[in-house]
Amino acid sequence: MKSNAEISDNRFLGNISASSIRNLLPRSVSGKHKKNLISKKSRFNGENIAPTDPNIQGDKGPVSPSIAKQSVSKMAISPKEVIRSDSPQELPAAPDPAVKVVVRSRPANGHERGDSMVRKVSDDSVSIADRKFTFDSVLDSNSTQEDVFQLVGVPLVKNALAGYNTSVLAYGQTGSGKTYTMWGPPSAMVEGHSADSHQGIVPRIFQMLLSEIQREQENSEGKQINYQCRCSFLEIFNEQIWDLLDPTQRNLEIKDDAKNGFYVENLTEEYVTSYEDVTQILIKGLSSRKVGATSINSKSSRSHIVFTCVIESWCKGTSSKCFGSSKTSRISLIDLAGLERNKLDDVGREYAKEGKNVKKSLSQFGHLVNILAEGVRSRKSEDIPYRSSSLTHLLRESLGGNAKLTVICTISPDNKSIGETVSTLRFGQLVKSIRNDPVINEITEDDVNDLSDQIRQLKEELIRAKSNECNSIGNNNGYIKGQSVRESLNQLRVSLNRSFILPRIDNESEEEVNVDEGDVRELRLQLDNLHSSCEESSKDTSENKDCIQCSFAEEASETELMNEHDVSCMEEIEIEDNNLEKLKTELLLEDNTASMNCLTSASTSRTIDPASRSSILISTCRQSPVLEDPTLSESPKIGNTQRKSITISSNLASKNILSESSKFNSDVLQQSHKQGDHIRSSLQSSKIFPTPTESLAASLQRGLQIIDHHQRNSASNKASLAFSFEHLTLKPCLAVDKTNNSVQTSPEERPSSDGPSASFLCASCRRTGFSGSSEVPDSMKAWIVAVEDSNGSANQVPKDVGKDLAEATEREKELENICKEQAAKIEQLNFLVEKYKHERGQNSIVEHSNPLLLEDLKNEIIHIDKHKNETLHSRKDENKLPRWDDGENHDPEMIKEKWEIKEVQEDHDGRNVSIDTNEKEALMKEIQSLRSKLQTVY
Ligand SMILES: Nc1ncnc2c1ncn2[C@@H]1O[C@H](COP(=O)(O)OP(=O)(O)OP(=O)(O)O)[C@@H](O)[C@H]1O
Repeated sequence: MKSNAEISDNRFLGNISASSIRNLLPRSVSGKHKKNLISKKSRFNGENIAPTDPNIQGDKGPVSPSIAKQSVSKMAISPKEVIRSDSPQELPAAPDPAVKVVVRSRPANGHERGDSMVRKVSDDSVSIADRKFTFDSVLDSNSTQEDVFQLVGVPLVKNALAGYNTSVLAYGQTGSGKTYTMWGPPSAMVEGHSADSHQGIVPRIFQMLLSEIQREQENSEGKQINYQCRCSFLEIFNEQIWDLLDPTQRNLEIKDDAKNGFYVENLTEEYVTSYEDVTQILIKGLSSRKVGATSINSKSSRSHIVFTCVIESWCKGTSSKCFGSSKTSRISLIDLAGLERNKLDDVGREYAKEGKNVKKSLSQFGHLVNILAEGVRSRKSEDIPYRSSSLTHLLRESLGGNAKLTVICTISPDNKSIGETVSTLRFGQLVKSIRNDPVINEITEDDVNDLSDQIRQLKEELIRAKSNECNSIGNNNGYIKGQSVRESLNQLRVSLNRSFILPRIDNESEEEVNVDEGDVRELRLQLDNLHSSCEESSKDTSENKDCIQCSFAEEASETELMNEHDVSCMEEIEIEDNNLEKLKTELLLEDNTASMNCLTSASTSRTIDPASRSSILISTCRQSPVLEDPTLSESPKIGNTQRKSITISSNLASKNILSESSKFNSDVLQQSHKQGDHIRSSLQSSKIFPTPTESLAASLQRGLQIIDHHQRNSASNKASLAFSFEHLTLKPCLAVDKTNNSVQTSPEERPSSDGPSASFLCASCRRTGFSGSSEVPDSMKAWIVAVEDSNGSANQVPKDVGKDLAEATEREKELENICKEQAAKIEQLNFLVEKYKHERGQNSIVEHSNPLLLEDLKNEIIHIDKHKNETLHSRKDENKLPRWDDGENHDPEMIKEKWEIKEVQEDHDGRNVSIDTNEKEALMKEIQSLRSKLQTVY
């Protein structure tokens, strides 16, 4: 009741009661009056034929003018007859146009003259003077509210229930009857339904709509139908959107997104199930509308208002568990602010501001209509100024969109307002040119199924797209890593194949090539670097069990957790590793060359700092994450000069010392052999990588060939070889006691049981049966010489060693011969002494010694010592001191005699003998002993 009081404060008059609202329920149209309708139609003979209406589509599209005329005639029925019909469904199904324009003239009030210049020429046309305007329908001043409802409201309800969006827009000069036509007086809203009521078209529409919904739900056979209606009421005042159902909500924003479509944010929506609910909303909203006094209308509307009702329906069979169908339609009822000209000064500045905004808003609205009337088909939707104002924005669906639009142009019969009347009629004609595209907003079960199929297909496409994205990118997972590894492995194959086509050196060529020491050093430096990389690679390999996988994984720089793709990739990598092992095995066939390198490296062995070594497999890959096309490498000078054979610098060859070769024990050689394998592996692996590593590997490969070639040439020429792989050894060479040189030269005391030359051979040489076999490989013959041991059996030793052994043996034999000679002479002296003693005892001679005999004895001793000292000096020059032979040919007596003779000699001749002090002392003692014997004899 409070609301009624508020309404009374506005221009709505009258009281609203619950009983009166119940009396507003619509009545059915009888079949009797249906016949009257038909007869009414037959009697229609309009003078003005409506122009071709682009919005008259019928079921399939625009209809012919005759059909349009027929449709207009069908709607030009008496409201009374319509109200009397029993059922709206029994109304003739007229092809309702998408855009419909109805002109209504209000009756003249007491201030206006009755000689209006505006005359209704026909049901759809009016004339002003001699100018005629044709519309869909024209209602003169004698028309009732029911006429308007039948003409506009009934088709609207039918269309709304059918699923169309529908709109009714009242347009006209201020005071021309827009509010009266749309809403009617407030008191009329709660009045009983009657043809003579002033109730406006909107209450009538909702009376009919809700009645039809109720009837359909009650009469549904075998179907389950549910409806849901929600209403909102807003006002556009000074270009702001106000919520008429919640006056605190103002300046609302219009939203339009894919999910919710077009809507006003935070606008109040109320669900209605009865006409009473609607009237309450209407009364509340209309009572909140801004009004003001104009020269024509004391309660002039100063804002645009829009009442919206959304109808949602679901329909399905009672026995069916399926979806059925769903419809959604929107009813938009718009009452524009009154248009007036230059009448703002009467009410002051505030009014002028409101009027200015109204004028501006209507101008923009007119501009939009003009554009739409010109033909929106040739324009892009972005070019249509829907967003020029709140009104045009809200009317986006109604003007040129998915809605059936009816524009009611209200005109005044007053001749003073003839200008506004003409303007309104022109506007009506423009609207008539607008083409809307209303569609039934229904979703059927088939549509749901189709949408479900589309959703499923889109999901599948999304999955495929994601999968393809993973294959092509990257990200960011193990599959990408596996892909990268495969690509890397393919590039590995290409790289290996390319390395095989590198220019090779013809070892069989007789042409000689000079390689200076600089080249050798450079190559050695490269080997050092490669060797360092090798060691680090080994370390990484032991940690990751698969150095190639690890390196490629890091190369990909996409170390994600491994998934099943990675597992499969790992399997592939293992296969590739097996291939690499095969390559290694193939390269091991070239170990003879490496063994020679090990042998020669003994001559120039030196200690390598293990800390300086690093990996090649891993580190190279890390440094070259992007596998580029490998570059063919060039060996130092060889590639440029095309020289084929090698001569090693003599400076390097001078380092070859046989004694140092003893540093190579078997362990070192084995280690060196392993290292050689590692180097080969590195060389193979280095082929994996692009420049510069691949270039380095290629250079090393050719370097090995150069070394092998040189070794062969050097061996054949009996030249020393200083070009070695001593830096490839992992451990320092063992120190050799120089005092054991004789051990090496003494066949009887050779340390190894593997053979005389076993200690000089690397593990590879021994493994290939070189040392233990009497058959010497051809490649080793140049290095072997037969040495005869003390037993007379021939042993095969390396050539340089055998030479020295032979010389030592020869010198040893000479010493033995000397000793034998000395023993023979001493024995001869002893014989002479014994003989002398015997003769003296027999002949009893001797007071004086025989000077001749003594002199002979001294000369003999001196001769022996001289020869002995020469031999000793010779040994000392060779720095090979022999052990003093305490052989059986030198009994103590003879030695004693020898020393005595020597002492006599020194005392006699004063000769300085270069012997050792001990030896001298022994000789002195011997001479003294001999002297004593002589004195005893004499
Ligand atoms: N068809 C009609 N029959 C009887 N009275 C009418 C009719 N049309 C309008 N009137 C009366 O004319 C006066 C002005 O009408 P109304 O307020 O509806 O004009 P309006 O176009 O809405 O004006 P504004 O734009 O200023 O709001 C009202 O008193 C109303 O009762």
